[in-house]
Order: sequence, then structure tokens, then C-alpha cells
Amino acid sequence: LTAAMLADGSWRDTTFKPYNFDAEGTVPACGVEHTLLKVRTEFRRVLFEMGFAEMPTSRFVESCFWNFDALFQPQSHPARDAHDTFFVSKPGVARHVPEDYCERVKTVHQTGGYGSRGYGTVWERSEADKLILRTHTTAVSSRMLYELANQEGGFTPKKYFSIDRVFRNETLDATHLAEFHQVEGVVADYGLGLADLIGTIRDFFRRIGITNLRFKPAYNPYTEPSMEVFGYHPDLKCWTEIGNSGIFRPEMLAPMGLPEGVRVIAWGLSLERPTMIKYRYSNIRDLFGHKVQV
Ligand SMILES: COC[C@@H]1[C@H](c2ccc(C#Cc3ccccc3)cc2)[C@@H]2CN(C(=O)Nc3ccc(OC4CC4)cc3)C[C@@H](O)[C@@H](O)CN12
Repeated sequence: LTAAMLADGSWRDTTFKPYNFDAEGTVPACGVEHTLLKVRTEFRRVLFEMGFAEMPTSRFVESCFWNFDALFQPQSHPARDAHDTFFVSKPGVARHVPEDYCERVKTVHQTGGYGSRGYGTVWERSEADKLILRTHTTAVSSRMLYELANQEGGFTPKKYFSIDRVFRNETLDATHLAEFHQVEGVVADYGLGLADLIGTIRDFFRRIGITNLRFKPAYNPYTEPSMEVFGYHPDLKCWTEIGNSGIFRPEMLAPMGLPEGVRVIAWGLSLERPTMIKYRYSNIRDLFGHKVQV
């Protein structure tokens, strides 16, 4: 069908083949994947190849219970203040937390158990029920580990990962926004130790181009031991911090109902930092908005 046929009316005597409504459309010759999402795609491929399953990360609004208390992060911890965390006013409180599990978390915070002395402070349910924008995807890991411990048929070993947005009430600067994408890997199995954590981290970073690693003791409220990970970055040609890691504490795992002997190792990094290095962004704001170079 052409403009000429429409003009001279010859379309009336022409037989056209029927429309094929099942035919695929032609790929539009415009638009490209955002650089951040290119790196996310690469990291997802690597983690799938390593046998990790992706966690559901669409819940941006989270209760302090899953984001902090379930991780044995004390209610007095500064990260739980409004200057570090975004609090949600409506709805005011979390809808559902498993009551029996909540009681075990309260006990381990107040008086310990499982070989721990706890924090010896009063644990307030009202604090745990507050709603925030999740500060790390470890909030998703805590939910998934609780489900793994209480699934039909009992615990089975599992490898999970998450890559999604997290929110922190940060001072904005050239390398920090109030949100970033956290990448987190978690392995739950019997008898895991530091060697398994180091080996898994080495395997992951080798697959994304960093083979020369150093591990430095660190501290996280929810992991013991904890390690900062440094890598000799082939593009930067220098040592740079490439992530953090640790073994989740018994005070976090035991109240969930995970069987004796189950250990959970985990590590995390961001998406923005490797993307900025790979695509030579000097300012994190150039990663977003209309000036994105792709
Ligand atoms: C508030 O800042 C948090 C963020 C982000 C981060 C830090 C820790 C975790 C974690 C964790 C964790 C620990 C224990 C158990 C579970 C999760 C996750 C993200 C990066 C972590 N960092 C980071 O990504 N650095 C990085 C990663 C990769 C890279 O190149 C790729 C290999 C090719 C280059 C750099 C280190 C720094 O950038 C750091 O200054 C910024 N960190």
C-alpha cells in the first residue's frame, strides 16, 4: 500500500496479503542499555554461572526488624538514626513479623543465648516495627534465610544473591548519593568457614577481572569475623577497596531456627563503583540523568 495507490484509488482493486498479527515487531534502531545495567547484567551472569539464585528485591520499604534486629544489630546502633536512615511515616508500622521468632530475637538482644551474652539492653518492639527504606540488601538476605530455615521439609543448603537499590541518608558528594545498588552473595551450608568465604570471593572477583586480592580484618554488627576486601584493579593500576564480607553471627542465625552446624558466609559490593571505574565516570551524578554517556 503506497501513497500513490491511496491518491489514485488503485488500492480498491488490489489484493493485499492478510495481516500477520503474530509477527514480531522490528527492533527499534535506538536506545541502549544503561551502563549501570550493563554491569548488573554481567554480575548477574557471573553469579548465575556460580550457581547462585536471585533473591526477590522489590521491597524497598522494610521494617527495622528485618533490616536491623534480625541481623543482631543493636537498637542503640548509630546506623539506626535518622541521620543515616530514611524513615517512612506512612504507613507507620510494619504489618507482620513472626511472633515466636520476634520473641527469640528480643531474648538474644536482651540476655543473649547460643553462647552469647547479648547486649544487656531493653529491646523495644516499637523500634523493630518502624518502617524505613532498606539500608542494605542484607535485609532481603535475613528474610530469605528465615524462610530457608522454616521451609517445608526443613533447611537445605542454598546460594543466593541480590543486586538492587539501597538507601542511606548520606551527605551527597562526587562518589556518594543517597542511594546505591548493593550486590550481595550469600552461601548457607553445613560446616562453612573463612576458607570457603575467601575462596568464594576469589572466584567471584576472578570472574570479573580482579585476581590479586587482599583481605583485611573489619567489623560488622552482624558478621564475625568480618573482612574488607581489597583488589589490585587492572584499570586503576592500584589497590582499591572492592567490597566487604563476613560470616553471619550465631545470634542472627540461631533465632531463625537454622539447624546446628549451619554456617552462612556473605559478601557485598556496589554496582556504582565498578561502573564508574569501567566507564571512567569521575562524578557519580554522571551515572544518572540526561547526560549519561553510553
Ligand atoms: C556505604 O558504602 C558502601 C559501599 C559499597 C558496599 C560496601 C559494603 C557492602 C557489604 C556487605 C556485606 C558484608 C557482610 C555480609 C553481607 C554483606 C556492600 C556495598 C561499596 C563497596 N565498594 C565497592 O563496591 N568497590 C568496588 C567494587 C568493585 C570494583 O571493581 C570491580 C571488580 C571489577 C571496584 C570497586 C568499596 C568502596 O567503593 C566503598 O567506599 C563503598 N562501598
